[in-house]
Amino acid sequence: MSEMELRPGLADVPVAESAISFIDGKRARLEYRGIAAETLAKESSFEETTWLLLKGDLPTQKELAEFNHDLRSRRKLKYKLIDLIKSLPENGHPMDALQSSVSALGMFYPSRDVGNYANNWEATLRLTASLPTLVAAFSRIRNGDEAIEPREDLDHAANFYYMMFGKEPSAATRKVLDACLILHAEHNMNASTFTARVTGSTLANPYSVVSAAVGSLSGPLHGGANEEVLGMLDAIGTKANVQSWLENAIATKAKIMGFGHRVYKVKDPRATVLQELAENMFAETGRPAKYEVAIELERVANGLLGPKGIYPNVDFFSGVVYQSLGIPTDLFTPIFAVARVAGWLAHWLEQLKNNRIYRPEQVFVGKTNVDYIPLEKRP
Ligand SMILES: CC(=O)SCCNC(=O)CCNC(=O)[C@H](O)C(C)(C)COP(=O)(O)OP(=O)(O)OC[C@H]1O[C@@H](n2cnc3c(N)ncnc32)[C@H](O)[C@@H]1OP(=O)(O)O
Ligand SMILES: O=C([O-])CC(=O)C(=O)O
Repeated sequence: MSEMELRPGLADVPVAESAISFIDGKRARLEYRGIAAETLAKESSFEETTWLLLKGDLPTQKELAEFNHDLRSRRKLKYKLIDLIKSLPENGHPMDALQSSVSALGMFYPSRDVGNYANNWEATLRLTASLPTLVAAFSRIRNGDEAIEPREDLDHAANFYYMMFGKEPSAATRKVLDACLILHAEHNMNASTFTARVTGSTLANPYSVVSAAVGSLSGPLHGGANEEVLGMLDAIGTKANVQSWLENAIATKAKIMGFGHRVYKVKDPRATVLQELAENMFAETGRPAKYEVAIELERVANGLLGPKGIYPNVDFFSGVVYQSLGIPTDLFTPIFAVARVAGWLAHWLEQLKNNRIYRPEQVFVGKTNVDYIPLEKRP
C-alpha cells in the first residue's frame, strides 16, 4: 500500500493558481475578476462579462464595440456543419449533439498551434460566437425545422433566443436570458473547468478543450442537474407532498437535485439572483405550480438539510426560469454551456500562460508481480 494520502474528488486540493473568479463559500460571495457576479448580472451584458473574464478588466467602449463586432461576424456555421447536425439522431441529447458539433467545428478552423496568442484569440472568438448557433441549430433541426441563420444586429442573448424560436425576445426576456448567461459564465475550479484545464494542459486544440468540458458539464452531478431538478419537481407533484417526499429521499440516501455544493455551505448567491428573476417574471403572470413546489422544497430542506450545509445551488432555480421562457428542459444544460464557454476559455488561456501537463498520482491498491498463466492451463 502506498503511503500517499488520497483526497477523493480532490476536495480542498489546489490544482492551479487562478485570477479569474473568487468564491467565499461561507458568505455566498462570487466575484468575476473582483466584481460581484450579482452586480454583473444586473448591470453588465454577457459580452462585456466575457471580455472581463478573458482579459481581466472591463473593456473600454472601443474594445467592447470591437469585441461585439468580432463575435457577431463569427456566428454563422458552415453549411457542411449544418449537414452534420442534420445527420445526428433527432432523439439524441442536445448536450451530446453539442459535444460532437463543437469537436467538428474545430475541423473547419484548425488551430493546433496553441503557442500563438493570435490563433488562440481567434479560436476564443469563434467558440464563444458559435456555441449558441450550434445549440439552436440542433434544437430546430431535431424538430424537422430549418436552422435559423444568426443576425448580426442582435446581441448575444437576443440572437440566441431568435435562433431558437424564430422571433425576437421582449426586452424583459432578453434581459433575463442575458442575466442567466452572466450568472453561469464562470465558477473557478468546477469539474468542467478542471476538465478544460487538464485537456488544455496537453496542448490539445481549443475545440477539443471545449468539447471535453461540454462532456463533463453534462453529468447530473454538475450542469446536468438543472434538467434533473424539473423532473424531481414533477415527481413531487404538489406542495402538500414535499415534506413526505423529502423525508423519504433523505431516508433512502437519494441526492436532492439542485441542492448541495462542494464550496458553498450556504445558499448559492446565483440561486438567490435566479430566484429574484423568477419572482419578477411571476409578479405579472402569477407563480406556476412548479415554482410553488420549489419554494416549499427549499423551505422544508432548510430544516432537514440546512444543518448539514446543504442549500440550493445554481441549478435549482434556473430550470424554472428557463421553462417560463418556453425553453425545452433538455436545452437547460446546453444553455449553461453557451455561458460557461467564457469561463472555460478564460481558464484555458490562463493555463497556457504557465502550462505544465496535469499528471497526478494514484494510491495503488491492485496486485503486483502476478504470474501469467497460459490460456490452456486456465479453467
Ligand atoms: C453547476 C453545478 O455543478 S452545481 C451542483 C449541481 N449538482 C447537483 O445539484 C446534484 C446534487 N448535489 C450533489 O450531488 C453534491 O452536493 C455535489 C456533487 C454538488 C457536491 O458533492 P460533494 O462536495 O462531493 O459532497 P458530498 O457528495 O460528499 O456530500 C457531503 C454529504 O452531504 C450529502 N449531500 C450532498 N449533496 C446532497 C444532496 N443534493 N442531497 C442529499 N444529500 C446531499 C452527501 O450525501 C454527504 O452525506 P454523508 O456525509 O452523510 O455521506
Ligand atoms: O463549482 C462547482 O463545483 C459547480 C458549480 O457551481 C459551477 O460549475 O457553476
